[in-house]
Amino acid sequence: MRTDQQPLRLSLFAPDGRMGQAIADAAGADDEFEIASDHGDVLIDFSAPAALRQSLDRAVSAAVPLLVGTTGLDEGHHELIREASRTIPILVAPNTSLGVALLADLVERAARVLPTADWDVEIVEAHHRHKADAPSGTALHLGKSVEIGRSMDCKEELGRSGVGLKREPGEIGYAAVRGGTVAGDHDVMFLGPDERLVLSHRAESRAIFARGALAAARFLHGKPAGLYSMRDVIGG
Ligand SMILES: NC(=O)C1=CN([C@@H]2O[C@H](COP(=O)(O)OP(=O)(O)OC[C@H]3O[C@@H](n4cnc5c(N)ncnc54)[C@H](OP(=O)(O)O)[C@@H]3O)[C@@H](O)[C@H]2O)C=CC1
Ligand SMILES: O=C(O)C1=N[C@H](C(=O)O)C[C@H](O)C1
Repeated sequence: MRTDQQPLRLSLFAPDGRMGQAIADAAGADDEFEIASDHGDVLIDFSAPAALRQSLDRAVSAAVPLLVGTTGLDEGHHELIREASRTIPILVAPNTSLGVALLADLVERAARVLPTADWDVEIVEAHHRHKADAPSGTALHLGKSVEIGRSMDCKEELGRSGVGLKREPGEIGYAAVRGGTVAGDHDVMFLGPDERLVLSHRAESRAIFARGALAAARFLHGKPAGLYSMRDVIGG
């Protein structure tokens, strides 16, 4: 229970979605949180890119913090988020699990240490059959961690097919597998001369994203306007 004894009231933008339901279940099992039927203290959006403008408008007009877990966002969406973050606190997380937040740090460090000329990076992800976007938001986020570690922009190779595909140093290859009920697998492969380093995360259920979303909401409550990430939640 929080020190002021008041549960944090969460408003779910898409309560009927898979993640909306997982977050409601996690909040129901934790007396620090309750689901609000009105505006709540924090708005949580796990929905679809087409809905982002609506969730931003709702959060800005109610002057409440917003957690954006939706993936498949483009540069236009990120510009809208940056604009709204001048007014309210917004945390954008393509993956709210604590394990992936740490994985991004580890990937950044590996990319900093392993020379780009010798070590190729491939990111492989697997998800359930209902997933709408590919590569996953997490895979793209981990690719950004590689770029930060290497201090350079890297060409994206989004699925190879055909001939004449010899690899260029510095590019990042992405491969997406879809099927069944896979909650979310991510492998970041550093492929070097005579050795391989593979940094992996396995989501065993959506509950990990839901618990991470609660941690992110708790973090956001009371923060000044600005743009935040899961790195701020885990600290370090
Ligand atoms: N950050 C993270 O850790 C995670 C992120 N995700 C991401 O969260 C998002 C949702 O995933 P998931 O819950 O599995 O998807 P679902 O398809 O189960 O749920 C999406 C929900 O959003 C609603 N929605 C879709 N479009 C709109 C719209 N234009 N306006 C209002 N509501 C809308 C849907 O309502 P309706 O059915 O009526 O259209 C539905 O309730 C995806 O982008 C996914 O990649 C998923 C898991 C973890
Ligand atoms: O749609 C999903 O399910 C997931 N989406 C996120 C993503 O695109 O990375 C996070 C998680 O892997 C599950």
